[in-house]
Amino acid sequence: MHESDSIVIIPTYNEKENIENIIRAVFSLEKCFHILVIDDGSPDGTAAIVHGLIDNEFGDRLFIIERSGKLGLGTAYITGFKWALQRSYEYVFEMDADFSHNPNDLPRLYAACHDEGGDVAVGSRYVTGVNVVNWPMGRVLMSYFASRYVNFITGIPIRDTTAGFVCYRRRVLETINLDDIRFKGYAFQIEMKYTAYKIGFKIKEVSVVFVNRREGTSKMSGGIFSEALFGVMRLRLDGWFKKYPKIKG
Ligand SMILES: Nc1nc2c(ncn2[C@@H]2O[C@H](COP(=O)(O)OP(=O)(O)O[C@H]3O[C@H](CO)[C@@H](O)[C@H](O)[C@@H]3O)[C@@H](O)[C@H]2O)c(=O)[nH]1
Repeated sequence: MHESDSIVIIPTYNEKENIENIIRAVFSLEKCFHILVIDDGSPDGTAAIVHGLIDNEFGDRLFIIERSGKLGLGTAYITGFKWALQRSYEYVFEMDADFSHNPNDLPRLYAACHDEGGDVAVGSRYVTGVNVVNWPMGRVLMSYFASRYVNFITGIPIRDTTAGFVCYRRRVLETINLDDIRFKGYAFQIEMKYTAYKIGFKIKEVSVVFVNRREGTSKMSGGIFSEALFGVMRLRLDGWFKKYPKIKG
């Protein structure tokens, strides 16, 4: 039996080229992490690959939730967070399936919370310069200036506000009202960090290199981008009027 205090949530939509490799990469790390895949009915059969690995090799540390259709990255993570909170995991990670996040960085995110007192550890592309490989220049500039824009509007004290490579301590997810989180794409990532920051949790940035996917395609869309653009202003308004929960204990 492989016990672990850590669960890595991997949302998937059409990731058949990546899913087995990313699962094997996580399980080859020295520290034992469990994995929860949230698959949104991928037509390419991603879920069947995961079921095969559960049945034949990793039944004690690999789990899957299948949803009926493409319901968005944000709600996939909320579903995963709630699942993790019903179990005893102390550290809950977000990670993409496509190797744009390097699984070898998971132990560094873990250490930032476990050993260095962070409540949230963010795998950040912008701690020193811009650590992004193989993105078209347009997307690099958009992402970088989007993060600066979010800093300017919200005051979140980290440089990579849209990052999707994150470790949350259990108490953060227990304190945030997950049913109140309303955004789905980049704005989901901003909303989670902003809410943790407003509550008073300690957020640490860990410098990582983000590598554009080699297999499969990005699922982000113009709608998700504009959700972020205008959502940030709504978050700022919330920040003035909303009562955030208190940290327990
Ligand atoms: N279950 C589920 N998974 C999804 C969905 N949309 C995307 N995914 C999965 O979510 C991961 C990220 O999707 P991409 O489409 O590759 O995202 P990206 O554009 O590269 O965005 C990444 O970087 C952004 C910051 O620049 C991050 O904000 C974002 O969270 C993500 O990490 C992949 O594993 C993908 O299969 C969905 O609707 N449902």
